[in-house]
Amino acid sequence: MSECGSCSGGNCSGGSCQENPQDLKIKKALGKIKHKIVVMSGKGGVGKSTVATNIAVALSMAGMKVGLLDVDVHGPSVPRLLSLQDEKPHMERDCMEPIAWSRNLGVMSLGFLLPSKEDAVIWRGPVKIGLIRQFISDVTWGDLDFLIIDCPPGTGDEPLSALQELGPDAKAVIVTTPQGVAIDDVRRSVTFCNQVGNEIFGIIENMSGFVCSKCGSVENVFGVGGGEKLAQETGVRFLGRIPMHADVARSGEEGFPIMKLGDHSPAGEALNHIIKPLLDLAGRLQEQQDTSKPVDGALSGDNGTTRVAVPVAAGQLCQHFGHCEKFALLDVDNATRTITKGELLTPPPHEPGVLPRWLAEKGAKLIIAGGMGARAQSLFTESGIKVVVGAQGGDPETIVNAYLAGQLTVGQNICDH
Ligand SMILES: Nc1ncnc2c1ncn2[C@@H]1O[C@H](COP(=O)(O)OP(=O)(O)OP(=O)(O)O)[C@@H](O)[C@H]1O
Repeated sequence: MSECGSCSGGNCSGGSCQENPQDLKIKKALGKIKHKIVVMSGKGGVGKSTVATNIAVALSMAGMKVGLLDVDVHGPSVPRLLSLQDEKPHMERDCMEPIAWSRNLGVMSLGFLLPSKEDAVIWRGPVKIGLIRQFISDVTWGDLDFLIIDCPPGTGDEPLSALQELGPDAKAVIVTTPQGVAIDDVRRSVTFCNQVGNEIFGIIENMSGFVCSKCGSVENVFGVGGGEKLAQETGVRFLGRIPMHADVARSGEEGFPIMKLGDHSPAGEALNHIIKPLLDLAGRLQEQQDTSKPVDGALSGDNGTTRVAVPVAAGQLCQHFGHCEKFALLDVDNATRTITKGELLTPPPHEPGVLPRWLAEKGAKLIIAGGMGARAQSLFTESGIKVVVGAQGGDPETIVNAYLAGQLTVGQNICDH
């Protein structure tokens, strides 16, 4: 029996408690990760890996630093979903680097470590738990906003040990399909999380209505609304539904993320909606929409100058940035905080993603807008352009001067798509 009453699983000698070195490494690694999200499902094949992977990509595209950990030991599918199946992580003596899918997204999966795709893993619980611990302690995740963990289906060793290792602040996202058999299994996942003591961040209903890729009509193959009903019944947030669509299946087969299908594709729109509460959790959107105090007036341009963009219609701030006639581009001297130059440019026709790219090419580092959707904000952030939304009106110079004086107060972001 342990000599030290406060020690659980550590090594005790002479009454002094020495924590297991791996526990210490895990604690240190987790200390650098702000939000841990375990994606699970009661049932297999409901699209959990698809959802986990695409949430991770969407968050990373929104400017978040994200790690994606695939702990589905028996069927690691994340490498394939992101076309990373031929990658091998760089290893040092006792650490391993995640595979970089992008600057903001690092990925780790047992799939990277198996000698061949045909290799089957026949491991019992303790070995699987050891692997999950190692994936936390030995992978050099660094500072992350989110670690997204894709678990195998059910309520077995992997989700249990993932939640236990990540600690009580790890949150679960449960994926289901709408039909009754899946819902019954998901109910078990809800009970499981409640028993383990981890918060359920939300439920996602996947394959919710089949969207015909030719005519766009929707057929409710598995019914619709089962996930939302369960969320209501169990008092859990309903994060949204992703339709069943041939493009989603194709994205999985061909190894590209759903966001590549575009903001206005049914699945892209669904995903944007789903990540909003996660972005809120990270404080990003809240910070941008805090109406209680003036925005900070920070300047981020290099070489002593920051180029600020303001959408304009009839010489005044245009509330709907996607429909503005012109963009005012004002150069600000970082040291004197004064406007040194200004020009009015006509933007290219509004298509998803075009304006952030165009403004980045024009050298903008900050956009001050009235209303702007979450996805557009994400694209600006990803292009290295800081976003301030909720500006109230006035001509561009007055708005920028108010910002520079730390006196720009913002109201509601009226655009919510
Ligand atoms: N909304 C969707 N529309 C069309 N196909 C989808 C959708 N979501 C997932 N799929 C497809 O369903 C299949 C199963 O998805 P996925 O591997 O993500 O499920 P899973 O729940 O992680 O499976 P497992 O139980 O094996 O871990 C894949 O072929 C995927 O491309």
